Amino acid sequence: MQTVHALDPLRNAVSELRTAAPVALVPTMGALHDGHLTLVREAKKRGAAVVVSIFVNPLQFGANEDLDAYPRQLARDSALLEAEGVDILWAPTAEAMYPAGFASNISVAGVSEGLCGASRPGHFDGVATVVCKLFNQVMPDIALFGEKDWQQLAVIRRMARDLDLTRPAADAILGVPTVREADGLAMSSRNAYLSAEERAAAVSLPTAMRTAIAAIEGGADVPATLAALEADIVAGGFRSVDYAELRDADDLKVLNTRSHRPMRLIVAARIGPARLIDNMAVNP
Ligand SMILES: Nc1ncnc2c1ncn2[C@@H]1O[C@H](COP(=O)(O)OP(=O)(O)OP(=O)(O)O)[C@@H](O)[C@H]1O
Ligand SMILES: CC(C)(CO)[C@@H](O)C(=O)[O-]
Ligand code: BAL
Repeated sequence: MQTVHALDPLRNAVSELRTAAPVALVPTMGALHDGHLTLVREAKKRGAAVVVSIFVNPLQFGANEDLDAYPRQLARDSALLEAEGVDILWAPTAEAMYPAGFASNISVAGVSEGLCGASRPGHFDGVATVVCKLFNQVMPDIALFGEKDWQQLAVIRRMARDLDLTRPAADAILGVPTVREADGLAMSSRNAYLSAEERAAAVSLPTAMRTAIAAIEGGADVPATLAALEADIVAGGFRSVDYAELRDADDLKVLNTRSHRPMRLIVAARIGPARLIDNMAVNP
């Protein structure tokens, strides 16, 4: 595995890779867990050479968020990626990503609004801007993202279509199902913020979501079920719920009644110092 920290060596290394295989990009912010490694394995299953980026992107953090606290473990991450057979680790410095005078911004209307777009103003502009740069830097044939960040995946797909960022194949941006701990909690780098007690309580989030999904699929009133879900999450030990919404799975339109199209239950809630997100399919 080659580790590169500046753009010219990255481009040279990727050009060499491209002669042998299609190139897959897996963007991350590091502090890697099995969710991230599953993205790498899915890329390798498709016969691609794999570029993993690790960059804790300041543009996507709000002023009062956890940019400084976010775990940085490059040596450990690098060993994990090497063991997976990753070809290039792209770990740009902040100066390489945002040179002095950087003044551009990518904003994706519609899908960025509401949900995390409402509770983290500016977040998806930061994500879209850095992911657009990563696509231009690596020019991958495919890119892989986790379904755990469902709204992020929708934002990136919209941006890639609008700005012609990937080859036209519909599957150039692959969404990979959420990898969970044995008790059902979605893996996240932010789970490391939790005390043992908070970690034990955090399982109430996916458990309460499954109860709400069974109710909605069984025909229960949607707003009443979402209100009960919020109450269950707080009763389970969470401090507060940023949102708990039923959305169309593809265009993310708000749903107040069951739809005949695939739906998604999408939630963000706070426990101890962590803000956790999760989402699950709701069948028509
Ligand atoms: N549990 C998971 N299963 C599948 N993919 C995941 C999982 N967790 C993260 N990913 C994906 O890995 C990529 C990088 O995510 P990121 O580095 O933000 O990790 P994270 O664990 O989600 O961290 P956090 O949510 O705490 O920021 C994203 O595409 C994200 O959706
Ligand atoms: C896609 C991403 C790497 C952009 O910084 C980040 O939002 C993440 O880790 O999901
Ligand atoms: N997993 C999305 C990155 C973030 O929370 O900032």
